[in-house]
Amino acid sequence: MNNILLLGANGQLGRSFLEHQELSTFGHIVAASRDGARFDGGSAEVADLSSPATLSTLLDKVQPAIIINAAAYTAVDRAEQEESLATTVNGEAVAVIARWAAAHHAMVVHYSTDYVFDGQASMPYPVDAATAPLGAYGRSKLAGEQALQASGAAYLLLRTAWVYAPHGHNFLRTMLRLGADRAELRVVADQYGAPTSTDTIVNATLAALTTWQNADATQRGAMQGIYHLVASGHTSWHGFASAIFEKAHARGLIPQLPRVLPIATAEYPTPAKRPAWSVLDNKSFQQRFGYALADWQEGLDQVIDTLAKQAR
Ligand SMILES: NC(=O)C1=CN([C@@H]2O[C@H](COP(=O)(O)OP(=O)(O)OC[C@H]3O[C@@H](n4cnc5c(N)ncnc54)[C@H](OP(=O)(O)O)[C@@H]3O)[C@@H](O)[C@H]2O)C=CC1
Ligand SMILES: Cc1cn([C@H]2C[C@H](O)[C@@H](COP(=O)(O)OP(=O)(O)O[C@H]3O[C@@H](C)C(=O)[C@@H](O)[C@H]3O)O2)c(=O)[nH]c1=O
Repeated sequence: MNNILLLGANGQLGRSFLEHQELSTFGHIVAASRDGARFDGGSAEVADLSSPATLSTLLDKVQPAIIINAAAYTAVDRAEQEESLATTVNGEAVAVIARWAAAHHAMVVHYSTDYVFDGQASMPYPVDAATAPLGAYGRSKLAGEQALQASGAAYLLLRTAWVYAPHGHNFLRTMLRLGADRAELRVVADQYGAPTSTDTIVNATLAALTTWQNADATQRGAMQGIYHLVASGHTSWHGFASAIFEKAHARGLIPQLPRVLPIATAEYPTPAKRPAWSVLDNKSFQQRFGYALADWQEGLDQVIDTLAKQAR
């Protein structure tokens, strides 16, 4: 049976992969994390992407046929002060992983971000739109994209955006935490994107992997490349926050609705600049893999449902 190496097992996406049993139908899952611990108390292989040179030893040991890289430096604001570390984790480590994959005929599933774009567009970004990151995180993720593409490895490079889950560090959990303490929140209403749940990403990735597994070498050659794996539709951070509170209130997760004031980006200064228009065109993913990406509100309903069940 093939080994699947899952890097970043404790992140919000990595954890969702492990919680979905289906990944194991593709092979034996070997989970890896920065410190060898697992979110559920189990143990994992150690994979510290801040030391890229150490990764080959792990790769040689595991001999994965598929590498799913869900690990990344994702602290957007902190990256402005730690660009070198972000670039090591999101760029150089990806280069090492991808070169190993190329040499050993493994395929790589790698995730990137809407923050590789400058947000100046007004239509959803197609996969081949020019990249121009505004900040250090986006630059580091772009370095990873370029390293993977240059490596000669077989790959699916899946750009996603505004990721959230019932667990982990994300905007939905931040809103629910702040909303519990405050009667009023101010949230930017002039940055647009598609909130995408980790469940959406996992299910769509598994559909893409199924298509990949059923393809021959020529078909795989045509299939590999960049795809936008985001929920359909779009909203602003303010729209997302409002929907989170409305749905959470309707499911009894919060006793009262906080007021959510729409503000301009300039009124919420942050160390990193964020793209104003982060909407990615997901058509090529849907067409290539015959997989429908539902509206962002559906993903949100499911995550709120999960949280409501957990709260019972
Ligand atoms: N979050 C978002 O909104 C978006 C994410 N993405 C991309 O999706 C992917 C998954 O992100 P997501 O799950 O949200 O991110 P998280 O921040 O939730 O998880 C990232 C994981 O990477 C691990 N990690 C960080 N640094 C290292 C390191 N030096 N060595 C090993 N592991 C490390 C973290 O480990 P630890 O648990 O020890 O901190 C964590 O488990 C990433 O590629 C990200 O860039 C794309 C668009 C939006
Ligand atoms: C907490 C908060 C944030 N905001 C704004 C700040 C920012 O413009 C926006 C989102 O803030 P966050 O810092 O939570 O999100 P951010 O870390 O920028 O999220 C990004 O993460 C990386 C990893 C990605 O790849 C992106 O796709 C995107 O999801 O909301 C408010 O307006 N009010 C608030 O109370």
